[in-house]
Amino acid sequence: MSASLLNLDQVEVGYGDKTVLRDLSFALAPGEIGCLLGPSGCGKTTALRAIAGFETIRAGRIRLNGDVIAGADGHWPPQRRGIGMVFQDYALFPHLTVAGNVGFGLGALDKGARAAKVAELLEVVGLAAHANDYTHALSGGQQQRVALARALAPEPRLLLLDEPFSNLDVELRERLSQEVRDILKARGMTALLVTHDQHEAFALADRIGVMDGGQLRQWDRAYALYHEPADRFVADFVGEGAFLPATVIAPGELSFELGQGPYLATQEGRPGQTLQVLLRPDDVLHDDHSALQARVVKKAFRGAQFLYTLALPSGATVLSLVPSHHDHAIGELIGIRLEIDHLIAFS
Ligand SMILES: Nc1ncnc2c1ncn2[C@@H]1O[C@H](COP(=O)(O)OP(=O)(O)OP(=O)(O)O)[C@@H](O)[C@H]1O
Repeated sequence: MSASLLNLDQVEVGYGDKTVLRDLSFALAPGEIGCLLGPSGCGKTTALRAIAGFETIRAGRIRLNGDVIAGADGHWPPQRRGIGMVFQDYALFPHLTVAGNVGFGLGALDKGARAAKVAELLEVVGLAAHANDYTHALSGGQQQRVALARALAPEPRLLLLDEPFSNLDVELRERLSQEVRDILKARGMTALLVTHDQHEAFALADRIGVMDGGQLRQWDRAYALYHEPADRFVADFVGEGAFLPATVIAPGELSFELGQGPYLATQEGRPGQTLQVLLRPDDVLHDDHSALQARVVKKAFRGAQFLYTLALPSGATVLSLVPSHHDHAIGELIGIRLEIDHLIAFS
């Protein structure tokens, strides 16, 4: 495994007598895109500010490219860290053109090199035709791309993005997060995003850290967060799903209303103990030929799919994503079967 470009080791940050981040540890390899995901107030922005150098840390260590930039031995000021930032409100300069904004941090280059760099980046973000426009004349998505180009221009070692899409509508958000990912990947840029929006996190990041109350609950790939959440908070925060009561019938094996099988234990379960097994909507398939039946109690149209809420004979409900040409009425009984790699259960 390659050495990490960014490494946080048991970082603690606070304001006054309040500790806002505790024991924060994670690492990003060169070229990797990470994301801190969590509800409002969990400390995501504080983590970014500590990495950028706007907050001092109370304990732990932050390393960038092997250098200790924050720790017991000192604190590098922001300008020495070589970190680029994209802010939620873009923070563009209204009195400068698009080209002026992108070239703003390139004072060390001569005029020709600066113009070439600006032109290159405007090409990358698809705004070459707008070089001489003022930024207030641009759409939100275009302003966002100017902010990205401006942050990338000085060739930072690391790029931090603080809720960069939150001012955009949902559709644009999804398209732009994919575009931004492509741009960062093409440049081999290491980046850390913070957001409360899991779709953004999934679209952009290679690795995601779910935060709660100033602590990292899990640092993992999106698939693992969704299908192998480390605890109940992560299971609830990421994606949709239902929990069904289950009984441990042998070590590592449990039985519940829809079947039985081995489970990934997040908590040791003694035989006889009751746990809650997690079922995602894509674990529960609609199958006309299945003997197992459930009643449609709710349905939500999602274009290509329906999200059905289905009542089992016990009265417990599960969610099921079904291609939308299977249009069943509320109250109807439909066949279901489970398709699941492994069960996961919590106490
Ligand atoms: N300058 C400050 N002084 C005192 N407390 C602060 C300061 N900045 C943030 N906090 C507190 O620290 C906690 C974490 O805030 P932070 O902004 O890092 O959270 P966040 O996850 O980014 O939330 P949001 O998504 O709402 O911005 C909050 O309780 C907040 O009130």
